[in-house]
Amino acid sequence: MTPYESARKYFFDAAELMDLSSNMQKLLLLPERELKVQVAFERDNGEIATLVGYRIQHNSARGPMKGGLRFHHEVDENEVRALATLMTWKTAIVNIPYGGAKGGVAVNVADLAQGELEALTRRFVDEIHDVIGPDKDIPAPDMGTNAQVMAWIMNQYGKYHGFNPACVTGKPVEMHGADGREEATGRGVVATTRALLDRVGRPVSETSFAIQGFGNVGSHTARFLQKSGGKVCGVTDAVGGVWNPDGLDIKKLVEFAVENGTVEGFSDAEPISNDELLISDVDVLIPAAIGNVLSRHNARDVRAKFIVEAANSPTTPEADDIFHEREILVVPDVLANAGGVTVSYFEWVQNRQHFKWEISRVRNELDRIMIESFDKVWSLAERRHVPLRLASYLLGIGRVGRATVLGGI
Ligand SMILES: NC(=O)C1=CN([C@@H]2O[C@H](COP(=O)(O)OP(=O)(O)OC[C@H]3O[C@@H](n4cnc5c(N)ncnc54)[C@H](O)[C@@H]3O)[C@@H](O)[C@H]2O)C=CC1
Ligand SMILES: O=C(O)CCC(=O)C(=O)O
Repeated sequence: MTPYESARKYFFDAAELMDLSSNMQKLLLLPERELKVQVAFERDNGEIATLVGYRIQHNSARGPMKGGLRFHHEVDENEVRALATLMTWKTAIVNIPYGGAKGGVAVNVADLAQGELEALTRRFVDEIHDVIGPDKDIPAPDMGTNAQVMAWIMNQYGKYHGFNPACVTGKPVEMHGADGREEATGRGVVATTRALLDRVGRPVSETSFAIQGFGNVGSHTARFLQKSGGKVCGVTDAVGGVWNPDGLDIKKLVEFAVENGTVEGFSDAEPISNDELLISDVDVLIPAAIGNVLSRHNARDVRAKFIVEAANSPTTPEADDIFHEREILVVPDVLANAGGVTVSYFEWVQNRQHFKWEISRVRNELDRIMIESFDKVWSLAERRHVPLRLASYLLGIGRVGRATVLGGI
């Protein structure tokens, strides 16, 4: 199944339960706009690189569209469309006043020098600046992009439309960014993980974790888990992985990864592959890297009792069914990783009000929204006797549907 087929499948499961008319289903599912652009820039060796970029705006019924920008070699139209759709449900589930969008460029960032990355980013903004903006569509970081890339976006957008930091979020704190945005997705993952463990009566201090991906989301998730008393036994990234059944020292692992560009080779640990990590003997598995890593090929071998989806679309629908049958609880991406977009919202609010929040306010509001959203989804799942993913979709699609009916077309 392609990423968009999976996204459609999850949507249709909920739409059927909601008795949504076929006209409404079509209205809610079809993206409002899909932009595919050429991104050409000069490389340091004088050659011209010609890449393909996308910005897909799925739905604006609840507000300006919002979603990250992914620089990764596997980016294509299908994947960006799927991720844009997820953003619409995600912003609705945490009830922030946005719709959903996503963007991407098919590129291997590791192949680019810093100046080339800047040239590519600016050229991409040249191609999409007319369709983005603080009241239209607000990009943010995703895989392969970071605060520096967001700073270039803000600067390049300003050349066309004047200074307006609210046109993009996830910026450096010295450049109108919000304190706490960088850690936000990981912090939100841990808030939902704790809420889940509370519900099932399991102390975090007696729980073991494995995390796939040690970039922005994976590393902050690991850090907050360890701070909460959890034992992070395994971590992998695109290069390799490390395993210690007694728990890895996350502070040292972060330092090692920053220095070496990977967790592989960290001392005080055994090597572990990505395939092994996904079926390792832990209580909670947290995929925090790419999509479709949990599929019918490995779902029956997964030993964790809980899966918290920090990554977008890590689980195929076939694997999701297997987890349901095996009574493995899955906290879905649209809920678990919504902390990033939530603090992006706080950044946008601060930019618009020209008023900076203290980090404590950002963290408190984030934790409150994540826990309230989790509780709402949990109660709905209990009431309707459905898994957490379906309950999340019922909540998100319901809110987008009501806004569509109230606002009209
Ligand atoms: N950055 C954010 O605020 C948000 C990110 N997400 C999702 O979280 C996931 C990770 O995003 P970031 O941490 O921002 O990206 P990142 O670029 O900072 O880090 C990605 C990590 O995944 C690893 N990775 C890449 N390919 C891999 C592979 N084939 N196997 C194993 N590991 C691999 C990389 O080595 C790196 O450690 C993505 O699915 C993204 O869509 C979701 C919500 C917000
Ligand atoms: O912070 C944002 O606006 C979007 C983050 C994102 O792309 C995601 O939640 O998948």
